[in-house]
Amino acid sequence: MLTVQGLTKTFSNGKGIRDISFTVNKGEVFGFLGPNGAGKSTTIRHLMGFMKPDRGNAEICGLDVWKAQGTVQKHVGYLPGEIAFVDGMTGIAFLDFMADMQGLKHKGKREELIRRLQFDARTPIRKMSKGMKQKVGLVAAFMHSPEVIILDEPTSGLDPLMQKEFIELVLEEKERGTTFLMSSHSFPEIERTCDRAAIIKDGNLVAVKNIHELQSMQRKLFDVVFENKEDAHRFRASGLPVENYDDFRVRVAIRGNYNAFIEEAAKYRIRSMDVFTQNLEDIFMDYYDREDKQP
Ligand SMILES: Nc1ncnc2c1ncn2[C@@H]1O[C@H](COP(=O)(O)OP(=O)(O)OP(=O)(O)O)[C@@H](O)[C@H]1O
Repeated sequence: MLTVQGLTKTFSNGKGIRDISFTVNKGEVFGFLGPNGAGKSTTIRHLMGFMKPDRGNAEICGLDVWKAQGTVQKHVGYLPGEIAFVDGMTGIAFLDFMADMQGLKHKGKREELIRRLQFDARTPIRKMSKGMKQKVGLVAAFMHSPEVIILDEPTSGLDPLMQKEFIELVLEEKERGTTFLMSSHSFPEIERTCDRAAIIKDGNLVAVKNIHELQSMQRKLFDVVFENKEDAHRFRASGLPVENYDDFRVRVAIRGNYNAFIEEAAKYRIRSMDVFTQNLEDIFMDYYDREDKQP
């Protein structure tokens, strides 16, 4: 459904993307992950046919995205990282303008999306918050039920309730066979929606992983507070991977094997326990560090 082959672009400042290749199958939700400046938006802009690559190519629905820009864009819903709105328009006027470009006749789905995302589309865009603008952009990307939806950081600016609504929208569209490519920093969002994800760093694609592999790379940090110092000391000496500790408290980092941790912890009187999930950035850094250390 979507193929990127050897995509390369070097900007005049030497930055850019190098030899990016991946494929997204029909009905698949594909995540695009990486720290700021990694090259996610640059790859996405090429996919939309907005930039001509120095080398390589990309195809959507079998069409070259650069040569057949106009046709390809009819199949695609797109949310840019930063939306450029025409001054003085209301949300509705912008969506009408987009609907004309998309050849959209029936506005039922648009109204439904506005209702679900809970915003007043009659507001002038210049008066909208970042989150509201993001919602307008999301409606524009989804309302014509395109075969492929490409989203650059779709939930930035959305509150947790709206992030949840967004996840539901994606899962419903996926059910209908829609193909997605989206960049994100949010692990829960990727975890809930994506089948596979590409990890990009310094313009290079370092890995394509299915979501289960990505989950197994994630560590949970358990902060355990013991009733007495002796127990904390014994727990520390048990061989579990200890991150740090003080007299009563021990923090261990567990990846995958929770049983050994639970069995050991069950031997002592525990006063309290907190769990922290490693964020996506830390997983990348872990992963990159390990890659960099390989000969
Ligand atoms: N038009 C341009 N001219 C020069 N450099 C550019 C241009 N567009 C992007 N870059 C540079 O290319 C690199 C990749 O940028 P890109 O916007 O693709 O990153 P990103 O992964 O989307 O980051 P973010 O998460 O911050 O959006 C960055 O170093 C950026 O400064």
